[in-house]
Amino acid sequence: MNILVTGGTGYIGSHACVALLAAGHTVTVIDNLSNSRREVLDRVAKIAGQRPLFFQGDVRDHQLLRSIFAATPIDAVIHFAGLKAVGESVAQPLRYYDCNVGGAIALCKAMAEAAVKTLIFSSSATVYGNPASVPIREDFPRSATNPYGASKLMIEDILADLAHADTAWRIARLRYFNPVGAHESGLIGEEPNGVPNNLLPYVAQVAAGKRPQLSVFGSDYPTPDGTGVRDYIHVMDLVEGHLAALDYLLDKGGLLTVNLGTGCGYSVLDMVRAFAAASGRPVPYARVPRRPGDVATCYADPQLAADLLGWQARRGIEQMCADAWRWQQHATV
Ligand SMILES: NC(=O)c1ccc[n+]([C@@H]2O[C@H](COP(=O)([O-])OP(=O)(O)OC[C@H]3O[C@@H](n4cnc5c(N)ncnc54)[C@H](O)[C@@H]3O)[C@@H](O)[C@H]2O)c1
Ligand SMILES: O=c1ccn([C@@H]2O[C@H](COP(=O)(O)OP(=O)(O)O[C@H]3O[C@H](CO)[C@H](O)[C@H](O)[C@H]3O)[C@@H](O)[C@H]2O)c(=O)[nH]1
Repeated sequence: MNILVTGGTGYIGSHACVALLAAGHTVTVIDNLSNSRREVLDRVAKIAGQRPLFFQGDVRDHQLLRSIFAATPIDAVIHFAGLKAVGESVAQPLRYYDCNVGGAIALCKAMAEAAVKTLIFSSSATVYGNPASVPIREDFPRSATNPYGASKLMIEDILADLAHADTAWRIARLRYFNPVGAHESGLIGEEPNGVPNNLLPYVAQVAAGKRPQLSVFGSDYPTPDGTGVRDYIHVMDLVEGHLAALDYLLDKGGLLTVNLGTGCGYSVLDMVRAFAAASGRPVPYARVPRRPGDVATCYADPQLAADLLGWQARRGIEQMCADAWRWQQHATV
């Protein structure tokens, strides 16, 4: 199949390109390079032995989308493109709604026009807000505490309306927990701009000596060691979940909503220890107050994905940290 990957030079998108190419698909990428670099395509090509067709541009550019659908027979779209920094979304709500919600609407309109109606969308565990209990199932109530989360909720609703209005649409809403790690080659990985917001990239930079120490946000949560607990999932497991979702959509159609997580929760200090072991480097840290907006514990019930897709995460935190460390060493080049 020929798959259009929006945001395909980004962190998760680049790994998806590798997995799609390895599975024998043809890949077309659109990315405006607002949070990634063109060289990622060279690295994807080096790993996969094939280069995706690349269009630099914005998913809100209707003319560009129309020309891509006209130039290439696209069978399905995986929509990763979007903005994802929670704090920035609070400061710049219009930019977030425009890019995320506006981008999804523009993409769906162009897809409808081209009669391409198979779509996989990157949603997030953030749609569960502060969950009443864990593990989190797909039927738990949804809420948003910031514009980024609200944009994901809105897009989920738009896609559900679309699927109900026209049963020719085949749509997957995949709710990611905490994607970490990198391709085992160390050639592609997460490249945060400036100070990393997320735990693992920060820890990796501390281990590499680029930052003096990690700030552990909160030690008084009701968790085994007092620090926040999350469901870290290896990015290659995550993208393999997309391939399974694509197979499901082609077979069953309809609207699919599933968690992509491991079902295991690890604390900040668990991850610090695992990273120190994987890298052989110390990861000094200081305990500081809680980060506003953080929840104590968030991990998935991944059973539905196992039942419907026959998919489950296979890689543990040792491999997540080892692969993130390999990438961190390459990333300095
Ligand atoms: N990484 C996470 O922790 C996480 C968790 C849950 C959900 N998600 C979602 O997964 C998707 C991919 O995340 P990621 O971590 O790979 O982020 P990323 O920033 O690395 O990748 C997103 C890519 O989209 C591109 N882009 C942004 N806006 C665009 C636009 N309007 N038109 C074209 N290209 C555009 C960026 O240049 C970037 O290459 C996002 O939708 C994100 O919200 C990520
Ligand atoms: O420097 C840091 C960074 C993070 N943390 C802690 O590490 C844990 C994980 O934090 P991340 O920022 O890596 O991830 P979050 O779970 O807060 O958020 C991520 O996952 C969410 C879904 O669960 C959303 O998708 C969100 O956009 C995405 O950033 C939290 O307990 C946080 O307090 C620290 O202690 N120090």
